[in-house]
Amino acid sequence: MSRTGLRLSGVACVRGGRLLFRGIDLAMEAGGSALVKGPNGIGKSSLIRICAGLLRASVGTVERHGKVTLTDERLALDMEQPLRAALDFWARLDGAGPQAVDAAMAAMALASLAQVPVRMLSTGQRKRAALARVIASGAPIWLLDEPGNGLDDVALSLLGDAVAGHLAKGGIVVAASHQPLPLVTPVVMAMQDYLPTEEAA
Ligand SMILES: Nc1ncnc2c1ncn2[C@@H]1O[C@H](COP(=O)(O)OP(=O)(O)OP(=O)(O)O)[C@@H](O)[C@H]1O
Repeated sequence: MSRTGLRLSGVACVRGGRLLFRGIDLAMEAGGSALVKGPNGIGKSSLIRICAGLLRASVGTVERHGKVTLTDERLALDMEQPLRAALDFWARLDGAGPQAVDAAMAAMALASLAQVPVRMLSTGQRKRAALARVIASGAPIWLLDEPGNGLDDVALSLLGDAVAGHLAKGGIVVAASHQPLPLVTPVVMAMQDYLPTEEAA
């Protein structure tokens, strides 16, 4: 992960003809984490998608060094497959081996659910499964959109441990959340600070 990096310079985002935010600078290197905060609809998910390369910045530049993995409200796991098989599918695409899936399932306390079809998992179990997919991917840059949604306190603590472990190995984490998350000393970006001038408080 020696060259891992994520750098946003002067990023602005227009959606539906409306300027959501502007002037975002973010320079993350190995071991760096950022928490993007703000109320519903302010543009957190849009920023995460810009970081992922799924949405173009209207102004500014985005540089990524290292593979990116993203989790958001979409589960991205085959509902008909048992959990283990669904995670193995993604791990193969990501070039990760079965040991990475073992470790990710253990990290999210999912081992006992390995043979349960994804469609039968509870809301929190699905969220843990989505996070296990991220962990198993081996990608150095984790983009987590509302990773705490649906998680109980124990699962939130597992998320915090997984993020801390990833950062300790030289990964990068950018998480967007409307709720506090147990992330290790993140850079905190309040989206209210990047509103267009006429909307700023
Ligand atoms: N495809 C789209 N076309 C036009 N406008 C969009 C599109 N997607 C999102 N928006 C608008 O962009 C704004 C920001 O949406 P975004 O999902 O980034 O906010 P958010 O801060 O993540 O919200 P939440 O906390 O509710 O998830 C919203 O006003 C939303 O309606």
